Amino acid sequence: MDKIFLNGMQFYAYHGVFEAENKLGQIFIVDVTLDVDLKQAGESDALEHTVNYGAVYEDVKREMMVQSKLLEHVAERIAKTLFNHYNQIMALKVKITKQNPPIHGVYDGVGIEISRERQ
Ligand SMILES: Nc1nc2c(c(=O)[nH]1)N=C([C@H](O)[C@@H](O)CO)CN2
Repeated sequence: MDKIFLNGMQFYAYHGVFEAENKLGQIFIVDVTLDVDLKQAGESDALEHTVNYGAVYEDVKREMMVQSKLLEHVAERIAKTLFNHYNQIMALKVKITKQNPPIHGVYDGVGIEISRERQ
């Protein structure tokens, strides 16, 4: 299946199970991959025949600003919003990374990734 991707979107937000995370906030990196048939847009050269990734960015940003405890909950909200707004999306992946969570140690980041198909 063809893909549309938005990689490395950065948002300052307040998700976390610890009070300090909810108060101080931190940077979240979000990657979204959408399964969309891109053939019609490839032939017509018309934006209305595809999913506008600029509009998807705004949807992701809006959901990132709604506070949750778990990254799983944020990702699930993003997935539901995108399926609701864009009929062309057949399946998607949402990955959310915390680069500097309150976990002592050396690592690039921690996070979750979900894969969902249109029901
Ligand atoms: N599977 C998950 N595990 C944890 C999460 C989460 O969102 N999903 N969150 C936390 C804390 O908020 C983390 O940022 C610091 O420990 C812990 N584990």
